[in-house]
Amino acid sequence: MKTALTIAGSDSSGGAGIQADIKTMITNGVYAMSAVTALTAQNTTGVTGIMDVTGDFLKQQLDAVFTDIYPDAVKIGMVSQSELIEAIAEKLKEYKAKNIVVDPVMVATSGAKLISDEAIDTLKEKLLPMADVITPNIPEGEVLSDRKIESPDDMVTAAKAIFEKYGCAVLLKGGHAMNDANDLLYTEEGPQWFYGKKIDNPNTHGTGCTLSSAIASNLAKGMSMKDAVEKGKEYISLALGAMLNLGAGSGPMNHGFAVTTDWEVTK
Ligand SMILES: Nc1ncnc2c1ncn2[C@@H]1O[C@H](COP(=O)(O)OP(=O)(O)OP(=O)(O)O)[C@@H](O)[C@H]1O
Ligand SMILES: Cc1ncc(CO)c(N)n1
Repeated sequence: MKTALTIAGSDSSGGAGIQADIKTMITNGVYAMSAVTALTAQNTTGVTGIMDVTGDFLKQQLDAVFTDIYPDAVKIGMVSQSELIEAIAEKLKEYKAKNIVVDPVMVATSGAKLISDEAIDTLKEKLLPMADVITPNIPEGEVLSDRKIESPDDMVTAAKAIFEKYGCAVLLKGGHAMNDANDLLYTEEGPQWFYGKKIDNPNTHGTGCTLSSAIASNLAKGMSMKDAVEKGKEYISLALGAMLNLGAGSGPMNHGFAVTTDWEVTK
């Protein structure tokens, strides 16, 4: 069985962060492991508290994982402090991690800020150049490219700028801000659009975490970047389309839509 590691924050309400990542990885057929960067007290209406782990404890978790069950892919989500980003960069280098997917998480769907300004600089300097692909949404893409993104043409220009600046493939997500659900992948081969049909579902808590974990799972299984993105988008469309409706705010998706409850028959 292929293996994947998520390095991210915990979402107590289970729709985003570590919990979304693990559910996504299981449903995409890989063995899921986690190194927790922070605990959040969070539900579908907002984030009420954040408690970061220390850099040393994050390193200890990464040592424990990499020296025993080597991950075929690594997804990085919420990392709010520079010290933690530096710890991750150091360990990924030490263990020669492969198939690194960075979701540059900055703001939660509910509006809460999940990264310090100083950490954004460290992310740019230390982590993005190590990534195989990064998955910013429009506001994150604006921060990383230092330009406004107001049209599909702007998306191409910004993704190209990020690709050239940080040397990693970029999946710039059009999603909620710009168009239907059309995302742009920019690699050394240039731009490629992935068209999605907008699903009329207000419950989009954790969509970014989920897509990046699906892509990491697919890379762990040996897919090309393009196939990993295409299949990842298919997965998130089905999870959104399952129309789960929980909580008072923007609720979670049904990550496990494809998990059978008839497991007895396979005994
Ligand atoms: N209503 C929708 N219907 C179909 N696909 C969607 C919808 N909303 C988002 N997506 C897709 O979900 C994926 C995640 O994109 P999104 O822009 O929501 O990420 P994000 O803003 O980083 O998420 P988060 O809110 O978790 O930070 C993208 O492929 C996007 O196109
Ligand atoms: C822990 C965590 N990571 C990422 C996000 C972004 O959706 C969130 N809301 N919570």
